[in-house]
Amino acid sequence: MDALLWLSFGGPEKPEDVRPFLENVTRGRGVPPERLDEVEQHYLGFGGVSPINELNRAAIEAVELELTAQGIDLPVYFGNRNWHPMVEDTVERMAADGVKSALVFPTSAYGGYSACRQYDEDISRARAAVGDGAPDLTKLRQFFDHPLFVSAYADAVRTAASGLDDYRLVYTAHSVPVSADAAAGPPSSGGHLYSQQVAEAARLVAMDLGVADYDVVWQSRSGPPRVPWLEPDIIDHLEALHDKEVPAVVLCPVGFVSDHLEVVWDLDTEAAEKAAELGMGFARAVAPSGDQRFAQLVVELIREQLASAPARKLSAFPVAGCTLNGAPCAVGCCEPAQRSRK
Ligand SMILES: CC1=C(CCC(=O)O)c2cc3nc(cc4[nH]c(cc5[nH]c(cc1n2)c(C)c5CCC(=O)O)c(CCC(=O)O)c4C)C(CCC(=O)O)=C3C
Ligand SMILES: [Fe+2]
Repeated sequence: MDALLWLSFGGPEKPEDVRPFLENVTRGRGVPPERLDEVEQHYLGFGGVSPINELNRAAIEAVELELTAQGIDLPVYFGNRNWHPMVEDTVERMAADGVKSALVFPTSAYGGYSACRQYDEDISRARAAVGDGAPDLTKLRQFFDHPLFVSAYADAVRTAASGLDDYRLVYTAHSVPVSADAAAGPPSSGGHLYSQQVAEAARLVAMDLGVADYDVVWQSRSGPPRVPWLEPDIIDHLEALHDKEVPAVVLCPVGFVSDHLEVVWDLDTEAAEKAAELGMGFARAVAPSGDQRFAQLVVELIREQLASAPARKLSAFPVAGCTLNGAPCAVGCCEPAQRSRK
């Protein structure tokens, strides 16, 4: 292996980037323009800057230090699906630098179309764009059940909850169309891999915390209103908890690895405002991308792959997501949702 490619979602870094970024994200996906207008305002409310690129750069720096500390000589490249540095340009640069084969770390812990297979598509597209001489790219496995991911989130919940004595623990992950979740996983498995893995990560973090009761809900719903997405939404859920006289919530965005814009908007802004309006206490666990354990996790996944070592994991879910050159895990695995044409 000659390198590591850090493959992420990407986000705008100035106001003029926002609209073209959103067009990239939603091209061909049937997201209504009204939804885009709304999301554009979320980004512009933060000066048109998503925190995601900066968070990725910081996490990459930590991984570079960890690689050096562990005596592994692997340059790290950074490329995104939706914004600069675009993965096509990065893979081009890797080829020009003489990289013949590289590992790929996708900044998503889960299976499913948006969380796994779409990163495979990014890898295929980037290799095709480069053509002859494109490096072989091996994607690292899903890590939602890795002990370092779980313990980083558990400590983040402890820290967030430290000022509250009676609270409900509520996990969130990005909603997806119900049809996409139904198609998540190998066709023989019965689907729902994404929502099942989110539920499992939530259970593992709760076990670490010694918390018996908690909820798993969804955030950042997109798409046309008539298409069903995973529910309940976090905002509706806060109302339901308020009706049950829950005094405070601690939100844990277990579906994500970093505090990017969907976290700072949907949770720290919208959900926090809703909680204030309901008179509920509110805290949010920090996502793990800045935790030293996250850098260690990435290097562990690299070592595991290089040594063909057994996966260190806390769940009984089969290891998945590790494929070559953008191949899906299995034929028909994690197919995208059917898009409405109009
Ligand atoms: C499962 C999942 C993850 C977790 C896995 C992973 O982390 O990869 C994730 C992450 C993210 N999603 C993000 C942003 C957006 N997602 C959108 C739209 C969508 N997401 C979807 C799913 C997911 N998304 C889906 C099914 C759509 C509908 C369009 C389609 O069918 O593909 C839209 C369009 C506008 C809208 O919200 O309607 C935006 C702007 C950002 C970056 C935030 C920043 O800039 O900091 C991140 C990390
Ligand atoms: Fe998204």
